[in-house]
Amino acid sequence: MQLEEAFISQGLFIFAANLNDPFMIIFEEALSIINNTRVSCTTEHVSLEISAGRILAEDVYSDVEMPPFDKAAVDGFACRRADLHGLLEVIEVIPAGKQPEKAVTAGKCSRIMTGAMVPEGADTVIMVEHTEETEDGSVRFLKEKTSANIAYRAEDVKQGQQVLNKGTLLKPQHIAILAAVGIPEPLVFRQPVIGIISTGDELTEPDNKPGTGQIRNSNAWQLMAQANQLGLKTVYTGIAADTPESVKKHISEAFDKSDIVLLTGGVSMGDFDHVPEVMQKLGVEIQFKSIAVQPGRPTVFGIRDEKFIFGLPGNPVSSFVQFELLVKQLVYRIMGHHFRPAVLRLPMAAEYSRKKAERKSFIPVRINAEGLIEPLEYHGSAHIHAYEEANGLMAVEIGEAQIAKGEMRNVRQL
Ligand SMILES: Nc1nc2c(c(=O)[nH]1)N[C@H]1C(S)=C(S)[C@@H](COP(=O)(O)OP(=O)(O)OC[C@H]3O[C@@H](n4cnc5c(N)ncnc54)[C@H](O)[C@@H]3O)O[C@H]1N2
Ligand code: MOO
Repeated sequence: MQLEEAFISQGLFIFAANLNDPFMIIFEEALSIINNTRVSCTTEHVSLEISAGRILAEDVYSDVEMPPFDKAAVDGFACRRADLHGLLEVIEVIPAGKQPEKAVTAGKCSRIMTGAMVPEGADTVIMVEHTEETEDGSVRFLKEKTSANIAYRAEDVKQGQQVLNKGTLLKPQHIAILAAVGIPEPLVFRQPVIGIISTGDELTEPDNKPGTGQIRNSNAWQLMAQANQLGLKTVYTGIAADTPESVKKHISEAFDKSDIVLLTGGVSMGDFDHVPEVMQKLGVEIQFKSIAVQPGRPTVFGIRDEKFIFGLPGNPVSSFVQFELLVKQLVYRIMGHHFRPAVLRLPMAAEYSRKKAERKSFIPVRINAEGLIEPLEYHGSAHIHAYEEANGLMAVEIGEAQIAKGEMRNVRQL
């Protein structure tokens, strides 16, 4: 399909969908609203051991050279390359952490350990296993040639060089850099606290056997886990009943205790779907309440006094996917980071087709050992079990009903 045709067909589908739902926006617009929402980022110092997962709030410069001196890269003998093929007299043993006392001159060498300072005069370190000791305690090199086996002073990092950028999501390898440049308490952006509410009279907690018409509350636990995976603190207010009073009480409590409230259920068209109305009564300014996306169409997003609330659909896949796509984006914005999901472009292992194509879909897929995309059996937004094996989400665009085997597609890794 030509780009222009695709554009027209997307437009028509959205137009048709809009006849039933004048508030419906396309997914990209919802994402752009989140990405342009005004947030205030504040900072704090935290200790290195709890810094992974946080976002660096300042550029970091090195106060030292790395390596700080010419360093032996192997255990062996430091000598002059010119002397490699003669007998070498051992004049000193240099452990790591000790300053060499003697310079290496013609026909001499120093026994040296990995990480130790290369003595003056030496330009090569021969590996101990490539040598043999003679009866008088001298050393002979047994190979034809060798690399220098020296890590040179400042070859990795110069003093004063910028080593980390503000906005970096700190991973263990960044923590090593912070430690190496002497920053035991990096400045990072504060994290939002996540308030979680489940709504629905049919819900019972996981430790109960569901009675007639009941189901277990899985959303709250799933959302807590998603937030915890980002290192966020959560406050769970429990299950709200399907009454405006109960929903109001829970939202007020969650607003008091958190920065982003995540509520599931009660956002659609049912007689007991009070959430959007209650939000408005509580002074929430609704930014959107319907997206041409599947799962997650009736996703509500609102703002009140620099705090945020998502009304996520009750179906567990919808709340899982919209946390991944929208909530995570806002969380990272508040933490001063522009989150870019890891995306792989790979061929389809099999054909995929769907009956309706009015909404953009995100479907669970598995990237298999051959690097092919396998669409998983998926019955819709209640089918959380489809995600058991999923390691990716694949977008299917508006107007797109079929994807051929072998076609190259982007997969967002989970
Ligand atoms: N007439 C219409 N009905 C529905 C529409 C529509 O456009 N018109 N949209 C459908 C879509 S799409 C979705 S998604 C759901 C969203 O509904 P709600 O957010 O109002 O959610 P509920 O009705 O409360 O629940 C939906 C479903 O999910 C189960 N659920 C709810 N909470 C939990 C929880 N914490 N853990 C596990 N499962 C939960 C609930 O029992 C329902 O089965 O609306 C469609 N309807
Ligand atoms: O949008 Mo709903 O989340 O499709 O089932």
